[in-house]
Formats: sequence, C-alpha cells, structure tokens
Amino acid sequence: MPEIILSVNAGSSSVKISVYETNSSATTPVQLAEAVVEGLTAPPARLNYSRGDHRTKGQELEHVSTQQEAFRHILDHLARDEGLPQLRKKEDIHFTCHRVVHGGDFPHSQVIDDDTYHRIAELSDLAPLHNAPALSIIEATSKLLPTAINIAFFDSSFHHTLPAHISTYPIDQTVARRNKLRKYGFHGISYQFITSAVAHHLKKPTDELNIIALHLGSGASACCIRKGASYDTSMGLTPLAGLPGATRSGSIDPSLMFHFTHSAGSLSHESTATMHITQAEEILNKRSGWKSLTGTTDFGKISAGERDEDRLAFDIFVDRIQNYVAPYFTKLDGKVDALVFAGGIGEKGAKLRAAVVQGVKCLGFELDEQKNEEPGEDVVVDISKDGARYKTLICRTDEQLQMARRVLEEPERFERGRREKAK
Ligand SMILES: Nc1ncnc2c1ncn2[C@@H]1O[C@H](COP(=O)(O)OP(=O)(O)O)[C@@H](O)[C@H]1O
Ligand SMILES: CC(=O)OP(=O)(O)O
Ligand SMILES: [Mg+2]
Repeated sequence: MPEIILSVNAGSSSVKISVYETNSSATTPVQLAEAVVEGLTAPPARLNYSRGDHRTKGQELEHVSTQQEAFRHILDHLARDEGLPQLRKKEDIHFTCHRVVHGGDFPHSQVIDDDTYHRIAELSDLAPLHNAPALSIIEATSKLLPTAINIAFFDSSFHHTLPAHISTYPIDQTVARRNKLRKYGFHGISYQFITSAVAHHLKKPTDELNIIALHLGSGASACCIRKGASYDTSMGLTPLAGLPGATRSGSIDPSLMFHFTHSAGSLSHESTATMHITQAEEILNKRSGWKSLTGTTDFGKISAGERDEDRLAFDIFVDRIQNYVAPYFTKLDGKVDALVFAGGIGEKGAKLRAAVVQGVKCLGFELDEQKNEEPGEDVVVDISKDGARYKTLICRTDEQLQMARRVLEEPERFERGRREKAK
C-alpha cells in the first residue's frame, strides 16, 4: 500500500512542506505537492503552492506570523485540496520528517520520543531562531496527526566529520567539554543533498567529491566539502557565526556586545519557558543583518535596490562570502570540483553570484553571463564560462526531499519506531 511522507522544513523565515507518496519497494519518493509559506520575517507571509500543473503564488496570509501558524495553515490547505485525495484521511500520513537545526551530539536522525523531544528542547538556546519553532511544529503534529511517526533530521549531523582542530575553540577545555562548546555547523541536510546532486551531475563517486558549497538563504553559510564529507563550515556553536543573514549579524568581534548595551547579559523579553535568550543574543540574532542595515529582510529587494544602504548590504555580503571561498580553496589544496551556489539567494540571486565569482576570478572561476542570468530549471546547472579552470554550479537544494529519501534508506529503523509507538 502506498505510504505518505510529510516533510517539514522550518527555516528562520519560512516553512516548506512537501508531500510524497511512496511504497516499500520504491527507491525514491514521488512528490505529490509542495507548499511554502515565506516572508515570516517580512510580513505579510505569503503562500506558494504547487501540485502537478496547479500553482498558487504569493497568496498573502494576514494571520500567519510564526512557523507553527504556517504549519497549521499548510496542513489545512493540504486537507482541503480536492486534487489531493491521498491526504483525505489524517491516518494516511505515515511519517512526518522534521528539519531540526541543532541536534547537539546526535550523529543521525531520530524517531521523536519523549527523550529526543527533551534533548532538542535543551538545545533551543543554541539555535534561538530554529529549535523552539521546530518543536512547536512537532507538538502540533502530535496533536493533529496522532498516528504519524515523527522523525527529526538534524542540520548539524552532516558536520560530525569536522576534524578536532577545526571544531575546537581555543578556550578553557574543561569548560568547553562540560558545556559542549564547539563548532557544530548547520544547513547539513542541504549540504548532504548538494553533495549527492553535484556528485551525480559530475558523474563522480560521492566520496571523491571536493566542493566549496554556499547555502545562502535567510541564514547563510559556507561549507568546505572534502571527499564528500564536511571538513569545515562557517557556522559554529550556533547558526549566528560566519556569514550575515536576514536578521543575523554573522561573525563580529566577540567584544562588540560589551560595548553595545550595558544590559547585554540580562534576559531578553523574548525568553520563554522553552528558550532563554539574553538581550545580546536577541540583538545579534533578530535585530541585525539585512534588517538592521536596510529595513528589509528580502535580499531580492536589496539586490535590486538603488539606495546607499542596499549597496552597502550587498557589498558586505559579497565580501564576507569571499572570506570563505579562498581559504576553503586552499584547504582543498586547489583540488576543487566546483563552487556551488544554493539556498533562496544562491539560486535566485544572479547579481550576487556574478559579484562573488568576479571576486574570486583570480582562483580560476569565471561565469557565463547568459547562463548565470537564465539558468533553466534543472536541479544542478553549470553556469561556468567555457574554458574556466574551475566549475561554478547552481544547485536547487531540497531539504524536504533529502529527508524523505532518508526514510526510504532506513525503513526498518523508523518502522521500529512506529511499532513501539503503537504498543
Ligand atoms: N531574486 C532574488 N534574488 C536574491 N534573493 C532572493 C530572490 N528571491 C528570493 N530571495 C531571497 O531568498 C531568501 C530566502 O531564502 P530561503 O533559502 O528560501 O530561506 P530560508 O532560510 O527561510 O529557508 C530571502 O532573503 C529572499 O529575499
Ligand atoms: C541554519 C539556518 O540558518 O537555517 P535557515 O537559513 O533556514 O534559517
Ligand atoms: Mg532554509
């Protein structure tokens, strides 16, 4: 009997849900529908929906401002879609995959039971824009879809291969070990997808693939992927480190906060039962980045903007991205299969790609202008100029599909979870 997988990707500015049909002998999930609520940080939120040839784009949602509200809205939308008879009954959904950004020491996905739930909650302060919203969706799923098995897929798991000299911060090691203070890295579900898709595109075994991957969305990061595994990445203990984002500062002088506000260490009014966030953390996570420089979190508008502050934000992003490309190039010893752009900005931002690649031209990357402007629809697109020494690619990353594929790779482990839940 076909089974339905619901794959939920709660980002900092969006909730993306894909519905897949599959059966026990299938090797790849078949997508039935995809719903995206975007713009949670630039209200009103908007719904994009596609099922086969049927498409809705940019439908404004006045009463949706949180990830849980977006999730509930999408679930309702799916249930009411006459063209989706497979979802008529809630019991038809067998697995719900949840993207959870901070998984601490979890090396791979977990069926969510009480223990997993509490461990994810304990990590909430280390991913203040992500873990608590993901948990709010998991809670809603348990109520609305009581028979579905919930599985958590962690953004941090892909980075378990970081070597110690890269993941260790040079601080007191007794404190570091006790409080588990190290580089974790995020966007790992996306980097896993990118690794498989680019290896397939280049017809190379995954474990021989060396790429510099850039996941540029509301949160942005870079990853040095060596022999198909994460060797370095720009995010750290939390998703705040590294590149700036929609509302995030990215890396700054760590002392800056002591001079920003005298009450930086006190609890912010955003603190709740599930998350304890100081004013400093709130300022750097929620009131910085593109929002603080330009007043908008929409990088599409910033790229097209004519104001000095738009140009400044754009130039800052290009500069900070360049800060990772050349070091990762040297860490790969110049044996680089491709520079890969992904995420909302990486996939849609032709102007940003052009500026970044221009900045690293001396390494041997060069774009074909036409291909960069009109890259077509394929999952992986080569936008390099003919004769360029190194390839530049766009990869339409798909975290929902990556999670659903993983369900099919390990059905026994998740089925066990289902049986245990049924007891
Ligand atoms: N044409 C465009 N050019 C540049 N950026 C764009 C364009 N269209 C959308 N974006 C940006 O993509 C970002 C969202 O990326 P996405 O990866 O979907 O976000 P999330 O981090 O929530 O998953 C937003 O900053 C949005 O403004
Ligand atoms: C880890 C992270 O920042 O994710 P997103 O870009 O989806 O907010
Ligand atoms: Mg995202």
